[in-house]
Amino acid sequence: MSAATATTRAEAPRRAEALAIRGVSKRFGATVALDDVHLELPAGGLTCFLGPSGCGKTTLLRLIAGLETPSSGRILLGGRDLSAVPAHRRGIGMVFQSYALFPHLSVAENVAYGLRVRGVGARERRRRADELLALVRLEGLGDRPVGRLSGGQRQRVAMARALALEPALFLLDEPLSALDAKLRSAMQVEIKQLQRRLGVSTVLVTHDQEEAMTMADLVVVMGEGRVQQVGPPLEVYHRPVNRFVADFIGSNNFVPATALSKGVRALGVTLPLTLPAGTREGDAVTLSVRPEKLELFAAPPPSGAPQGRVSFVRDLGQRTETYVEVAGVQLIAVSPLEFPVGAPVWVRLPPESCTVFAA
Ligand SMILES: Nc1ncnc2c1ncn2[C@@H]1O[C@H](COP(=O)(O)OP(=O)(O)OP(=O)(O)O)[C@@H](O)[C@H]1O
Repeated sequence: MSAATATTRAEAPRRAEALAIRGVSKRFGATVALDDVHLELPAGGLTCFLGPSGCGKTTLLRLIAGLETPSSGRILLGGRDLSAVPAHRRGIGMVFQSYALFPHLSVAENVAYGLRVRGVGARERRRRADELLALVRLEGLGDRPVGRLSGGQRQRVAMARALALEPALFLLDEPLSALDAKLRSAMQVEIKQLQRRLGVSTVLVTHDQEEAMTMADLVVVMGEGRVQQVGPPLEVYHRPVNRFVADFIGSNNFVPATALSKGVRALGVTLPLTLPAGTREGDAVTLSVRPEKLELFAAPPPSGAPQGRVSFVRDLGQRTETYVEVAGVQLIAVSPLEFPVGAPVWVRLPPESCTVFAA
């Protein structure tokens, strides 16, 4: 069998079905792991559930897979209510953090395990296993014991095994967390490309925002059991809807400010900014601005800007972070200009790059 035929067959588009989550809550005793989650995930795309530890992302994935039962709410796949459908009949393939491979089986036997359970004959199983191994770039390793694979190779075997049954939905729970940083970053791109080629609707759980930014078509930011924001990666990055998202995605400076009739007063200057709905003049608000958007000057700029002093410089090779103390607030700027510690600097907060949240 040529690699070309293998690729063509294995890459035939799988069923891509949209997932809908309607008012799903999950309680474990007194713990509310998920609180009234509503989501519509597009067919054929890669969605990342992103959030800090304990926010409920794994629980949501397990509910979708049928490994847990919701306390309330419904989950639909391709319009079909999954409530009464057991896990093994949902048409869902899942890759766990631990990969959960069968250590006594070879690579090909692991990949073809589900096909064997379904009664597919030995020759056809091997043919499919070889196709899938080609797809995940493990050609020729079918007969190797899984114990003799590297972490990255095991991860690929786990993916091939989950894809063997042509799932309508592919779920990955922190699939790269056991890999070192370099391999992890290469695998992010590889999984994304594989997902695109197959067009299989995919949900990936991660607490790593860079991973989500690299891989996702749609990011679901979760916090405290709730969906905080849903959107394409850059939208979530540039237009966070609340302080939780602004704080979790990338780094941000948060500056205490006071609402004016048309803008805010912060660090002794007035900035024309849109205020959150319901804010009244005189209310305390918080202004957020990304380090790479702060502009530093060695002399007062004509537009006027608060003056501060450099308190610390962190040179990270690719970029330099300059810590500036302004009116008792510490700001971090990533600026092309370099300043020594102790130098006076003027800091411009570009209004178009600032967001105001209720304090
Ligand atoms: N089986 C369980 N029994 C009791 N509490 C649970 C159970 N599973 C999860 N929880 C609780 O539900 C909340 C959400 O957990 P979950 O594992 O979904 O979070 P997560 O966002 O995936 O976190 P992590 O990134 O650490 O895996 C946590 O408070 C957790 O302790």
